[in-house]
Amino acid sequence: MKVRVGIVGGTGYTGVELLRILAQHPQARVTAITSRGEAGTRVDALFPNLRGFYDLAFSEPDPLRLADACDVVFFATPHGVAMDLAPQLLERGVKVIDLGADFRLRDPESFARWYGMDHRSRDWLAQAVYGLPETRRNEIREARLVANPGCYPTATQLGFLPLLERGLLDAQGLIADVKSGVSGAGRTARIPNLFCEAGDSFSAYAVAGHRHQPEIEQELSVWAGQEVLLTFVPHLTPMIRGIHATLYGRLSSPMDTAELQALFEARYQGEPFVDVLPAGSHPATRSVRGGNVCRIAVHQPRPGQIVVLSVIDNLVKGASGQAVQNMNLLFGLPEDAGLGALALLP
Ligand SMILES: NC(=O)C1=CN([C@@H]2O[C@H](COP(=O)(O)OP(=O)(O)OC[C@H]3O[C@@H](n4cnc5c(N)ncnc54)[C@H](OP(=O)(O)O)[C@@H]3O)[C@@H](O)[C@H]2O)C=CC1
Ligand SMILES: CC(=O)N[C@@H](CCC(=O)OP(=O)(O)O)C(=O)O
Repeated sequence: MKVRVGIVGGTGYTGVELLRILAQHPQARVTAITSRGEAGTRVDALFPNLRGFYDLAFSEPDPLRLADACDVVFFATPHGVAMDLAPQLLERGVKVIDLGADFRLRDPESFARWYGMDHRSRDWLAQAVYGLPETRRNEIREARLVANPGCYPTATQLGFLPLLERGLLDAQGLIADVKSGVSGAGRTARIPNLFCEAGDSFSAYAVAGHRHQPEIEQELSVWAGQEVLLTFVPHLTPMIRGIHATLYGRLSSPMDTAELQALFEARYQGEPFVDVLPAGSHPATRSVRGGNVCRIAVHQPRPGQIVVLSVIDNLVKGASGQAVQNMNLLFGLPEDAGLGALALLP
């Protein structure tokens, strides 16, 4: 029996990426996909790359219909949508994976501050599991509701974790200088994301505070066992996919570079989707484009000064690939089922 999958928000970039990945999944089948704007349109009429793989049309997001047709529902929607619709599915025994941010921040007051809306599903928020398999695999297996991490948080956490978990970094002085491709902003039309605005240009944004900062600090603080303070600066780069995180920290006690490399390799040994590169490497976003993988390199340019480079595809390990990884854990499937696609080069 295949897992029956529903997708709310099927016309966005993470929605169509879920469709691409799930089309090759041996143990899952998409049975419902929603869009308010495209209800009635065939999926392959909107996304020709899916021709021959789906005999399905978009429908209005109706929780009762989804509950009948699905074992799990992905929310590939802006924040504020899942918190209203997911409870109706969860109460009917359907598992939910939210690719948006509704269930990531543990503290509803913090959510209200960063997202500008009250949290309307506090009971379910208390039961949600943060879906980074590299830290919470066993909890995810037992979950009903998974809060899939943000794209910047995935690249940043995976880069800092090996050092923070061992108490080896000054946790109050971390810096994440992170660049994203334009698909990170979604498919909805906005002037700053037009080709002539974002192309051939490069800029930082949200320096005064980005909503991924509290998410990263929340999770890293758990694993560091102390409060983590992060300077987080996102940038928009003129590429379609990819996140490149340059992460800076100071060692709290000396460590030689070979030890550092060994620490990263040991931390991620056996992790199917984290690749620690040889010492001295400079991973490029094109090495992960289309693949569910985070490639990491750790450097120590001067004694005590740490630079970690971490790259992911924002739509895959940063969103839909990680969401399918979480689905596999929820249903006891092989964690890598459907996630074997290699990165696309050139
Ligand atoms: N893009 C990325 O790289 C990443 C995105 N995310 C998060 O994933 C989520 C989806 O992102 P993305 O795919 O980029 O977004 P898009 O803007 O590309 O797509 C949003 C989708 O949600 C649907 N939608 C919008 N409002 C509602 C609503 N009120 N009720 C039901 N459906 C709605 C839209 O269809 P319609 O309006 O027709 O219903 C559309 O299909 C967001 O929360 C985003 O922050 C997370 C990690 C990475
Ligand atoms: C380039 C770009 O605009 N990126 C988005 C991040 C998208 C994302 O992952 O946001 P969620 O937390 O809502 O999932 C941004 O900075 O808002």
